[in-house]
Amino acid sequence: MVQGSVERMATAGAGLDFSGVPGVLGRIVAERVADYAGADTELGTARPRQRRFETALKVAGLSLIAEVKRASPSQGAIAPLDPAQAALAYEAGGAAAISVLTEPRHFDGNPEALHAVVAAVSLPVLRKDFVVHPAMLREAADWGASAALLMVSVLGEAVGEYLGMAHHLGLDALVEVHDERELEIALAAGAEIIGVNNRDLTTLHIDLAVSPRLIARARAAGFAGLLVAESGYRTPADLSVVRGLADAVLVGSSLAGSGDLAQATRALLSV
Ligand SMILES: O=P(O)(O)OC[C@@H](O)[C@@H](O)c1c[nH]c2ccccc12
Repeated sequence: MVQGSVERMATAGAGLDFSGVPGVLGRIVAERVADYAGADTELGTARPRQRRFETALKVAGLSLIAEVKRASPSQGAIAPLDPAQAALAYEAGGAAAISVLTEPRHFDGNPEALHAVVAAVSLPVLRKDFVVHPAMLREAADWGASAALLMVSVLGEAVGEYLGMAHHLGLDALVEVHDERELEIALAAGAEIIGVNNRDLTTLHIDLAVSPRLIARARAAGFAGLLVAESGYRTPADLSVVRGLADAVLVGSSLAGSGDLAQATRALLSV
């Protein structure tokens, strides 16, 4: 990507209109837009793509992205986790990568949690936030994340520009979809890693049938990248439904609230 075009993308990406995003998601997005209003869109020179997150998920079998999640809009407080300790426990339990929420108001996340996790574990780390401004990607790269979440429900067609910016910064992107229309947008944008969220973030309702359905559809459409099933998984039986279909699963609440995170991770992954 030539420098000029990625900088144009960053400028355009900072000026998107998110007022049409509905429900709980819309409220969180509006807060993040206000948080980053006027932030610097400068991405700087291209950073080498390490593909650490992608590589970690690409192993045989179903790999686990374990999430450091202290609270959520659906559950309220989950557990007062120490992010570094939690991530070390997930690593010991067999996780392939760590996701860290950095959204402060609804998920009790913060930048320090990401810093601490990156410093503590050798696994690649995903910045999990509601990315609405190029500065959030620059931060993710500066803080040592290997990947960032890009939500099609938030970014719409602009997800392609954000993908370009993430790659410019050396980050992998987990491009999240929840329905057929969003999947089409992710595929057209050239996503390499697609996450299918079982949770509708506008209503917080979970349907574990969403991931198998959209993963099968992505494969049928010829998608050769990685597919991640997200949200609502609690038991090995839950995971058996996406084994052989998904490359990875993203699990937060059930592990974070378990008390013994390493043991819960091992138990979840046992077949
Ligand atoms: O806690 P759960 O049900 O295991 O879900 C984890 C993860 O999928 C969820 O936290 C999530 C998926 N996409 C998101 C987007 C923003 C915030 C959070 C999320």
